[in-house]
Amino acid sequence: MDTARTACDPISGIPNILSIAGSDPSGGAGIQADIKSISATGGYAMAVVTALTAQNTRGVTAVHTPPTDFLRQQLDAIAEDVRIDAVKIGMLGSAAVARCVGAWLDHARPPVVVLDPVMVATSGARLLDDDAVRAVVDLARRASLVTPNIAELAVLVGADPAASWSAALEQGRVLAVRLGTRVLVKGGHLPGERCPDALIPAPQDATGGPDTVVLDGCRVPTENTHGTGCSLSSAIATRFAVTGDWPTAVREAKSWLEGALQGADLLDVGAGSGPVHHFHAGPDPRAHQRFTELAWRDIGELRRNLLELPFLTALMEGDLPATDFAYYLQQDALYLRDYSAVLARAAAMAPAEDEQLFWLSAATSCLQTEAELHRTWLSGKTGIRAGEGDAGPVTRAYCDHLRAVAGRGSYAELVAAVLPCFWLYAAVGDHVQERVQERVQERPQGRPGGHGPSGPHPYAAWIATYADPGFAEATARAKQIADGAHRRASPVERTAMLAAFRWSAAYERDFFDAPRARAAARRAPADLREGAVLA
Ligand SMILES: Nc1ncnc2c1ncn2[C@@H]1O[C@H](COP(=O)(O)OP(=O)(O)OP(=O)(O)O)[C@@H](O)[C@H]1O
Ligand SMILES: Cc1ncc(COP(=O)(O)O)c(N)n1
Repeated sequence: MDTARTACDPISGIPNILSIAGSDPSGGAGIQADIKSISATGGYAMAVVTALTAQNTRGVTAVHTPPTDFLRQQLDAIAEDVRIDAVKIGMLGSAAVARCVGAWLDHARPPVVVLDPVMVATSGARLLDDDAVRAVVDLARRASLVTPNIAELAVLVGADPAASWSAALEQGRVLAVRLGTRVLVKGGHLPGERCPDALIPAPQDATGGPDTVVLDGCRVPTENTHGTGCSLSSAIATRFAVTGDWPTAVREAKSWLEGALQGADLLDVGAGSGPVHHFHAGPDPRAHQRFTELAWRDIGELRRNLLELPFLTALMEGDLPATDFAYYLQQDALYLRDYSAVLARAAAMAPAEDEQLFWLSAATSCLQTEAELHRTWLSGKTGIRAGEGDAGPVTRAYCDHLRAVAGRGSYAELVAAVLPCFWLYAAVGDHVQERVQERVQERPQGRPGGHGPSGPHPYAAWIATYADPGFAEATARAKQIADGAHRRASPVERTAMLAAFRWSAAYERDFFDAPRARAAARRAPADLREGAVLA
């Protein structure tokens, strides 16, 4: 059997794994365990049933084996239609079934076959006829990896069960030579605090090839070990189809199984040896939540702090010092130029044309807004000319953060990083508009826009820009795109999205506070100012 690196779907990275095994209606072993294990470790699970058992966590009461020609029809139906990246074989039950599966393997030639030579259930019930052992040995010669437990290893080499780890390793070596394939020796049934497994190479590999790899593990103190062999072999098949490396596949599968054993006592299934918790690590519950809901809740306190900033209160009251306002606008203009470049990068990374167009148009309107800022606000009114002034520390840090995500992060992360500029700015706009309206109603003669005792509101025209319906629309679309990217993202990416969003939100808040921070720093004694040279 060819065991070179398999090529699972290069786009999704999700391999198609076929389990050929018996059914355990209690769900802990057999195809039910295989489907959970394959799904939990990143594969797409398919299953062909060799035998039906009447079984629970206490034992097996009956076995029904459908005709082998029907088994062959199931196998052919899959092979004729689906790319199979790896096969896992479990309970075969009879010599006829084993021969039928062997003939199909010769015909279909799947790239990887992991054989768990199931003979006896944990409960003690026989799951393989005596005369079937010969047929299973024949089948094992076609496998890429065979994963017997201590008792099965002994049957396959025709010896008594190994009583020690070194005896088990020796039997594993004998079996690898006899079958001409690699063998995983499993220490689960040996006494001791450790639970090692060992990957013994096929004899042809051993000459100048890899040595035996021992994969150590802790013994998890639980009685709920029903289906560990089924789950492990399915996970190995899946991880090999993804990684293309046997030691890596076994290491990853074993580490996942250890978690499943640690989580086993959380389940309440039956009175006997219960199943392991296949989904101890997920599925990621965030997959079912909207990113915008998660992220907005996450920055709840930050949002409250932002809306209470003295800058915004003074802007609404109309007593914001003109120098602070000018500094804010000047920093905004500098920021928008970088932000536009980052949005253009989002357009380049976008997976679909409509998103590409959205980011491109957002990038363009940033540049237009920047130009408008200079034309209408920065020239004349504030005395600051276009291109004048340096980026302050907050602008610099915010832009650095965005550029870093644009350079290193995924599309999903970048979308999360650019979102606060839309969303928090829109939230500030709504807040300012709302408060100003309230004040107009309270003091119709007052500000803004009116001519009260203290004259017209100096920032009325600026405040009016917050009511732009086009910006509200763009914000809604950016949120929708972020939710879509989050749905498609991996768990790791989802975490990165939240972190990127959180950082941008913090910079957004600091951006509105920067004029006050700068003015305070200017008022500080000369020897406390940044960059002061002290004698
Ligand atoms: N209590 C445990 N703690 C940690 N790992 C365990 C424990 N029991 C078994 N394992 C691991 O589970 C895997 C399956 O080993 P085991 O020897 O139990 O196979 P098996 O007998 O074929 O399984 P099954 O119980 O399904 O028949 C191995 O990686 C083994 O090291
Ligand atoms: C259908 C089926 N396949 C395999 C096993 C072995 O699993 P375990 O040894 O954990 O009982 C089983 N009990 N039932």
